[in-house]
Amino acid sequence: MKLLLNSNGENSRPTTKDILNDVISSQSSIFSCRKKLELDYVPSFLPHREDKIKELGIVFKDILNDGYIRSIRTVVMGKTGTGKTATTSAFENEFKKIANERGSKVEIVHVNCHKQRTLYLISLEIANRLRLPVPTRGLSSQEIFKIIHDYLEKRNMHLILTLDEFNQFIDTAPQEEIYFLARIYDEISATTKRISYIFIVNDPYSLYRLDKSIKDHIVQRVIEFSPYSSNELFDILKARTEEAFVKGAILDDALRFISDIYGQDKGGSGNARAAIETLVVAGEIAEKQGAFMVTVEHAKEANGSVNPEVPQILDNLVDADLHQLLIIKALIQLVKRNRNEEVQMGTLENEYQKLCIDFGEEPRKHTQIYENIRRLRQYGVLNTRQSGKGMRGRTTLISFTLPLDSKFEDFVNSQIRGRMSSR
Ligand SMILES: Nc1ncnc2c1ncn2[C@@H]1O[C@H](COP(=O)(O)OP(=O)(O)OP(=O)(O)O)[C@@H](O)[C@H]1O
Repeated sequence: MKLLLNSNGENSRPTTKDILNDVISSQSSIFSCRKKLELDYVPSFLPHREDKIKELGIVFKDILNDGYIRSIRTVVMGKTGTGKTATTSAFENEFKKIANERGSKVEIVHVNCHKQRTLYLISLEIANRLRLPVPTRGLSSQEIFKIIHDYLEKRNMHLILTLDEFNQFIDTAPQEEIYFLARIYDEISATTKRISYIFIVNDPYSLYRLDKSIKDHIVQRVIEFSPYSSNELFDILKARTEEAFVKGAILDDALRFISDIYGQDKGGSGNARAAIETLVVAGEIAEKQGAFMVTVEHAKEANGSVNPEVPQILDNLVDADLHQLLIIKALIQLVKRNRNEEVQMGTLENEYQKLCIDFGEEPRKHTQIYENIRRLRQYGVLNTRQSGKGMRGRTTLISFTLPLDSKFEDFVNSQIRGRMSSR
């Protein structure tokens, strides 16, 4: 940033304009394409969701055949952040292109029921997306659906209607509106049933609570989206890094750290959105510090600010017993002394035993130490993984999920003092 010289030739403080111009004009050393990190960006390649794209293709391919007359329904179900919207959107984009290439007329409308919560708003959204001139007043939603169906009939078209966050609609709409949507062909008589559905839900119970006469017309097949494992999240983050970050700006250790936090097999939620958000914040922290690479430290700091579970993790430690806290304190000492994020199990065990002597405590045996570390991992404060090749034999590597700062250290010491004073 250039500093302006004042009248007697000294450097003067930069103005707000200088600061902002400098930030806006400077090329990021970390990000190469921020828009590919936006949450509604749909990458062309969705690691570990190829099978779901295939399932959707199998369900809907018959719609491309001439004279196809049935209304196809499928439910896409899974927890938040498991790729339901991204995968369905990717399917929709490509399926429509293929249909057009084959001369089949297919329109696809993706509605978010969080925004369009009523049948009326859903019908208006479809009409708008089909560029149908329907008056915004004076017509019922059923009448608008009739206009939509006539439009499709006249053009010999099929419509795939994706109702995203469909549980919002089920939980708020009157029973007769849900009934109309599910059994539209009881209300509209048509030889060719031109409206098919994809119902996206993240809470299966809202579906199963439905009256059987409605449920049977919705839950005709279910495509399940499981929470991502840590390895799957690593692949997703790696692929996104290649699209949106400067080459080499993200260390694999940082990706591995974030993947281990959120991987379902490691006790995380399996939520790709949370993992990507943490990656973005880690990049912003590194950029703000003027770093040229995103490290585990940046990822930890990001986790500390993004992960909604952090306050819960510290709350969990209030229930930790003295020896669990001594294990944490031993790990803090080792990480600070060796300046290494990960510590081998045996090294931690020795440090813990020395610490017990300092505190006049009888060290727990190996199996109890192991059980305490498993419990601390469940609390979300520790990460463990098996060492890879290159280490003598296989061992467990242990690290913190939170940034190691004085605030965390003081918190642990105060908890230990509390346990010691009450003995
Ligand atoms: N397999 C994947 N490959 C690349 N990005 C993914 C993948 N799965 C999810 N994402 C990304 O993670 C974020 C969340 O995905 P998405 O919105 O599809 O989840 P969802 O299951 O629909 O969640 P919700 O139920 O909360 O709407 C999006 O930014 C999406 O691009």
